[in-house]
Amino acid sequence: MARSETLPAGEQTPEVTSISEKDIKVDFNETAQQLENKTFKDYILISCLCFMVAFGGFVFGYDTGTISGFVNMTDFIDRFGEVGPDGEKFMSSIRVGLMIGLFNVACAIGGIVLSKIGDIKGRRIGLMFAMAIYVAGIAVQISAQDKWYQITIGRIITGFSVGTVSVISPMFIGESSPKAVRGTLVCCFQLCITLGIFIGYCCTYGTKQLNNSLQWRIPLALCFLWAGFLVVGMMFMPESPRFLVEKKRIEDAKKSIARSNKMSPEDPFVYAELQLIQAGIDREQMAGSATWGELITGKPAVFRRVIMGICLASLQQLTGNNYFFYFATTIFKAVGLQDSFQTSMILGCVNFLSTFVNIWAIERFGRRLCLLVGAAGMFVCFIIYSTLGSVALYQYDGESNLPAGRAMIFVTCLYIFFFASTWAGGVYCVLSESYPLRVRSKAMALALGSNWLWGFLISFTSSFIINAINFYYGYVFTGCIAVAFVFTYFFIMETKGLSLEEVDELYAQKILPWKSGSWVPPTAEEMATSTGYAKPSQEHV
Ligand SMILES: OC[C@H]1O[C@](O)(CO)[C@@H](O)[C@@H]1O
Repeated sequence: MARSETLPAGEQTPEVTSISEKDIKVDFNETAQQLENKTFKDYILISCLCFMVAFGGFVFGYDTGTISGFVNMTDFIDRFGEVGPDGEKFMSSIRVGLMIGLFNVACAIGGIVLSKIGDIKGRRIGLMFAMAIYVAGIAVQISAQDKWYQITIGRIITGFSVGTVSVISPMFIGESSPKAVRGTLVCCFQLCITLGIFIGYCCTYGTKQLNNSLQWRIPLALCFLWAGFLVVGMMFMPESPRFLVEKKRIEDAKKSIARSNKMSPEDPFVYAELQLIQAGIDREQMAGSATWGELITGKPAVFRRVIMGICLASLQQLTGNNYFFYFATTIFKAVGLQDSFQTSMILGCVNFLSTFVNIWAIERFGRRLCLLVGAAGMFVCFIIYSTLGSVALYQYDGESNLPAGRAMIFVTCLYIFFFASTWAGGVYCVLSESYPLRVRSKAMALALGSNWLWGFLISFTSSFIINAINFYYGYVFTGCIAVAFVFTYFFIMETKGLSLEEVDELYAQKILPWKSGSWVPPTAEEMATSTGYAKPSQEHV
């Protein structure tokens, strides 16, 4: 399809502003048949474009992967470190904490405030705007000579962008990808985060031998390439049909759906999709947007769900994953390993590969089982890790015990496997399925905001705590993971395969979470006697 048909902003055809009566007469059997006849080949182009959107996750992960290496690089420490009592330069905990931690705060602000640009100007423009901020932030960092706060300010600017991308990208993919491959493409976002972490580790491993500022400037310069890749992707990506319908740009929406599904804009399937989108928007508009007060008083059990979301999102950080992702290089240097950068690369690789298991397991075994197994696995790993670190590692007069160090790397890999294959994506999955439309955006913002906030607290304080109590720190996370297990068992509902209305019904019927897996939603006949929440167009709150 020609570029001119890809609906860049401004090329709208405003005369058609609603889905007309004629459009509504669609043979759904015919369109279903059409979908069945489609093969993987038909989806290659749109899948590639969605992957470019998911690449927003890559820039997030790449930051995590590189900063953990930077703070251990000789040139970086020489320029941005403090002078110790012996005249040697070192990175103080406060500098490391601020450099890493404030990035998370900026992400929260970007995610909650700046991401609104996606609703006003469209998803494509929103992502391009975020990339402009990203490039500015990288330029500030790369030009720093010896001012540690310049790096920190640059990272705050980058954080605004990463937060914005983290909200717009998954939403854009969800709205634009063909149904048959939607679930997988949405998961690509988390996959790209882990790929970014891995590539970030690889880049710092590759450049740390250089004895000058190229050590950290080359990995930073690569960010311009990542931003360019995303912007080029956005030039070819059709705008979200959901955004276009909301703006009453129906003709453009038709072209967008047609392009994603490789068919003519006049195809009945396109009309069917348009109707579904319109119905979704109508339902949301009918429900309206809840006030903050309704998050407490809303029914059924909205307050309970809001608290559940905040706790679950917080616990995801409190499992301690970012203790490893941000500090792996530092930690394994302390273990006495020849090359702690190499260890980080191994962890990054395990993290990336395990995300594929997450995508499969969450649908196969359900949300609760995944979270429970993940918590149990991480609990055991952290106990072994902390015990080895605090008891066995330095048993020979301060000389590090290599076998114990190696065993620690092994359990860390196992820990990362359990985290990445369960809690990493599982938590977002539960959150996205748990709220009625009316309270959804506010409840999600609260949950994600607490996730970023804990991300900040952990990344800011870890450096101090590691200095003070070293591997005993692991027991703090062990305790939090135990809480996460108990919390999941008693408070998380199984939402696999349920519509948002059925989830409301689940809460309205006060089903016990540990029995929710075997709960069967009411059939149409049972509706008359049920609480009524499972009725598709019911107003919920
Ligand atoms: O892959 C690990 C990364 O994924 C996240 O949990 C986001 O989903 C980050 O907090 C972490 O750095």
